[in-house]
Amino acid sequence: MEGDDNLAHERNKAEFDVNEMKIVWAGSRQAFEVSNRMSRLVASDPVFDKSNRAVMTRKELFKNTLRKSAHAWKLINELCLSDEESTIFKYFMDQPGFLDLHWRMFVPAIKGQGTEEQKQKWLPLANKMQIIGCYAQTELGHGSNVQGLETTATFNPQTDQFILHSPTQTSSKWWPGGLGKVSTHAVVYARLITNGKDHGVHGFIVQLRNLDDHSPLPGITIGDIGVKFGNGAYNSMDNGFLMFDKFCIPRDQMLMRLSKVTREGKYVPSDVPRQLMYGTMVSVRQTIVSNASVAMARAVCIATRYSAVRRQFGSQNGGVETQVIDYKTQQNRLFPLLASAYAFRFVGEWLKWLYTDVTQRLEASDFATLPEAHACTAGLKSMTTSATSDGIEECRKLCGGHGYLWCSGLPELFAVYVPACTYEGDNVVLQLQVARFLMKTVAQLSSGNAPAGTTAYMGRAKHLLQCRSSIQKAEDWLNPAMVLEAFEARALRMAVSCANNLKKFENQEQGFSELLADLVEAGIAHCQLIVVSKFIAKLERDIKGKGVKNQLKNLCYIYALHLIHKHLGDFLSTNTITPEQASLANNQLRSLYSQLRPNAVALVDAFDYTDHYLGSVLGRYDGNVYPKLFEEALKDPLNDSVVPDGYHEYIRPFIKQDLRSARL
Ligand SMILES: CCCCCCCC/C=C\CCCC(=O)SCCNC(=O)CCNC(=O)[C@H](O)C(C)(C)COP(=O)(O)OP(=O)(O)OC[C@H]1O[C@@H](n2cnc3c(N)ncnc32)[C@H](O)[C@@H]1OP(=O)(O)O
Ligand SMILES: Cc1cc2nc3c(=O)[nH]c(=O)nc-3n(C[C@H](O)[C@H](O)[C@H](O)COP(=O)(O)OP(=O)(O)OC[C@H]3O[C@@H](n4cnc5c(N)ncnc54)[C@H](O)[C@@H]3O)c2cc1C
Repeated sequence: MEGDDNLAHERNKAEFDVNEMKIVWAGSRQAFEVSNRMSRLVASDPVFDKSNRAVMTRKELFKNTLRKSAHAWKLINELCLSDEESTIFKYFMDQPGFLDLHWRMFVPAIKGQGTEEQKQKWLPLANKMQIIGCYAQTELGHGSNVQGLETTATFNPQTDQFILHSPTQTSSKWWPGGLGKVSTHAVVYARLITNGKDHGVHGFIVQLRNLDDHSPLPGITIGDIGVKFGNGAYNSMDNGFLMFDKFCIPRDQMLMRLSKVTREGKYVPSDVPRQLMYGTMVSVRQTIVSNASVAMARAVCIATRYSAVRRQFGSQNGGVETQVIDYKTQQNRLFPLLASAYAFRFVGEWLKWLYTDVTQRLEASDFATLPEAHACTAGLKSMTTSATSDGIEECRKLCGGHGYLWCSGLPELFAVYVPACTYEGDNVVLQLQVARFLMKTVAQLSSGNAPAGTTAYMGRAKHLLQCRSSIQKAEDWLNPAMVLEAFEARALRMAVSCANNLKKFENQEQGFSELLADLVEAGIAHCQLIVVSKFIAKLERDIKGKGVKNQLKNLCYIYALHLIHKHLGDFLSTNTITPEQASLANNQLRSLYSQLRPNAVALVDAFDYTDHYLGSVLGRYDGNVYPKLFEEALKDPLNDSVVPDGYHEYIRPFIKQDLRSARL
């Protein structure tokens, strides 16, 4: 069977309405229409071609990214795209570049931390891209520890200015995207000093480059930090370094929505939580969770289609071989990733709601849900990006040798994606924030304050600490209440175990340091519970389309049961389930794989990705893999000539020597 016949056959087997599933995946019919239109707009424009990124030099890649960004901006204006449309349009461009940081961090930082006057002055310029900005927080010596930043901003009452200075090499800003070569401005985080007193880290709007000739302003040293992991990949981004040598900015360029410095140099501290200064990070962490589902879906789409096209073994007398997707081992590795893509999509939708809700509350000076919003965005960012990075690499292996080819799309996807485990907060550091939140919640359980939101289950501690799972047969693992109870009991017991161990230390901070590894595990268990519970909640909604809900149910339970299988140690050691119940979960998982199998290709078609966005010969919609692999190989610059450059200098001398010795 040819590749295209394989996939056509697979599509015919689907037991659900793919078009309705596309709408569920997109979130609404309107969101689907926008996404579908934007992805095709990008795919049909030759400027957004991605085919030769691997063989470009860094300079070519960078210039090509500038060209794409300028073209995108022109189209966005000419076509009058809305904010939603242009965000999705840029996403499908699939080209990391300065636009990401300008729109996702620089503009939001001013919106969130600027006063009304500051917003009126800077946002029109930024919105028209008359200035281009980045987010300059991380330093050579300090990234995770924001309170440890060293750059200083000292107020000079004589001139009504702040003097920005990098006192040490480790205080150089290092990593900000868009800083190295493009940005004219930055939101810079520095220690505020007035009257000799250090008030901690605050944000400042700083012009970096001359708007006429783009040269750095006097007192500023700036450049790119060098080549990063992988061919192409994130190397289109100019992550930069920046040093200040007593560089002066006017007082009104300190972002003063929260705390202020008066003309006289008096510091007026914020009357709201100082953590609001971290708001831009919270907003980006929230979007990173939805992006995780997109990256996971992209890798899974490639691996699923290819697994249906690829055949190995199983033929007798020269007959047709087995599609590798039919091997239970392939299903056991692939289907949980497919389920994860859907699970992250739905938890991403919920997190967007939570973020919108907390933003509205903050505007009304209600700060009660801020710790929960921080814990959820930090924890889910950490958990979903770690799972997605691992998932992309697993998809590469699922595609065998061809997965290692650049044209499979998977190596570059991995190289672009994997820094998500580090940027916007290292995943371990962020998970420890969740653990702190959980320890506080456990400590307050005896006070009579009922925990709310995602920790509401802890309010049922008495039951959850004692209950025994009532699972008796494999089908019970499809009972939402029983599955939820297992995840709640495991998460609570892990958190309580950490809290009990902490009590054994006189010094709580020292105890926390000793127990870091267990605390991270407790944080992950809590986050996995959130994802499972939001997937189950999704199933309770009105879901249209023939067979759609049934597929989502299968995916939901595959997601939950594969986690039980993967983290069996947690579930057994906390006595949440017995080994027999674990074995029943495994039986149910195998049965779910069989039910999912005929729908697998249609479930990845529901992502509605264009071949342009996938960027993969193995994941092509038509399944025409082998001829296209040849085409790609023949395009390689090494195949421009039959005899390679260097033959006469470095190959022929060996062969001539062999001939001489053969004659002797
Ligand atoms: C095509 C793909 C598109 C992808 C989209 C992305 C595009 C851009 C891509 C890349 C951009 C990358 C940009 C960056 O990386 S910017 C730099 C990011 N840096 C970080 O994330 C640093 C991480 N560190 C921190 O956030 C903090 O230092 C900390 C680890 C959270 C600790 O904070 P702090 O030192 O203040 O300390 P405490 O631990 O003492 O906490 C004090 C209390 O504050 C609470 N807290 C902390 N943070 C927050 C927050 N954000 N909101 C609310 N509350 C917060 C904390 O829980 C403590 O509370 P408590 O009640 O316990 O006192
Ligand atoms: C591609 C990319 C783009 C970026 N873009 C930007 C940007 O636009 N703007 C910007 O300001 N920054 C940016 N960054 C920087 C990024 O935010 C930091 O790298 C990130 O916050 C991690 O900090 P770090 O590098 O200091 O890691 P470190 O904190 O040095 O981490 C090193 C190791 O130490 C461990 N560790 C650290 N602290 C603890 C702890 N308390 N407990 C246990 N373990 C710990 C970590 O888990 C990790 O294993 C970018 C980074 C990358 C890779």
